Amino acid sequence: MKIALVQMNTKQDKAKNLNDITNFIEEAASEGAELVSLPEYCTYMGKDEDKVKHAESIPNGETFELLSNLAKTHSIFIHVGSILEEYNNEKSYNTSFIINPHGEIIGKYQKIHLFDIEIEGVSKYMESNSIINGTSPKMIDLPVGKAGLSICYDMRFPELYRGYALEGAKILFIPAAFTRYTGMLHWELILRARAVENQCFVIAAGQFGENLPGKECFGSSMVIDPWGMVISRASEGTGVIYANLDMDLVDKARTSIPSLQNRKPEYYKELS
Ligand SMILES: NC(=O)CC(=O)C(=O)O
Repeated sequence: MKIALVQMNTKQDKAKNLNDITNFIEEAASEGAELVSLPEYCTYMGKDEDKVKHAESIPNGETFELLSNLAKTHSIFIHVGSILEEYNNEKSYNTSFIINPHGEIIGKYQKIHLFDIEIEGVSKYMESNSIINGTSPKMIDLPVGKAGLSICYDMRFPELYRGYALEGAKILFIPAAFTRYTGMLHWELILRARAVENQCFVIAAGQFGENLPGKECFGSSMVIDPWGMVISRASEGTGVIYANLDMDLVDKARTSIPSLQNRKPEYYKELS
């Protein structure tokens, strides 16, 4: 399967962001991509107090309508890294979903782990001020195999991905708006760890550059194979990158090092 990852610099102008998304998807489709993956918060990144008014119903909002039509027109899958989904008058969900080539949603996931952190003297993020967390993992069936959905900060919680792998996932989606500061050391390290320990492809489309004053994202969108090799990586700026998923590599990795089968959870289950 040929896939495309879109690296964006989403800001507050939603109409412009939707226009950028349309252009990137059309470019990817013309290059023969069968699945296009967008980053976290692809349609809007702005102040916390403005988020609720940009939240949409899924599947009845303008983003779904636009992307559903694009999926049908080009006969492709579109993985929407995330958009704001309606919850109540104060908070929204941070929601990822996948649309099939018939324009239908085949899976929706609301970010479980919210980015509430403070690095002294560097930065503070309180995603839970404006977002309500989801409570359920979500797997989907793609023509090439099962995939597990997640978003950004989720990547720091390996239990979620181990669960997906044990349920049969061969692909892990990790769209992101990863911060530049944490990204320098953690982004690639964690993504490759999730790929190797679960022997899955990891598809991680990211935001790049300054999205809000003083808040910068790391970019470096990438696809990692089940052996831990980065098979495609975006450079600085926005744009589309491509990769071919050779699904035989999943079985090859799992046969060579059968670590998923060699687990002995009965000896350490008390620890959790
Ligand atoms: N932005 C996030 O959700 C996560 C992140 O930047 C980090 O974990 O670091």
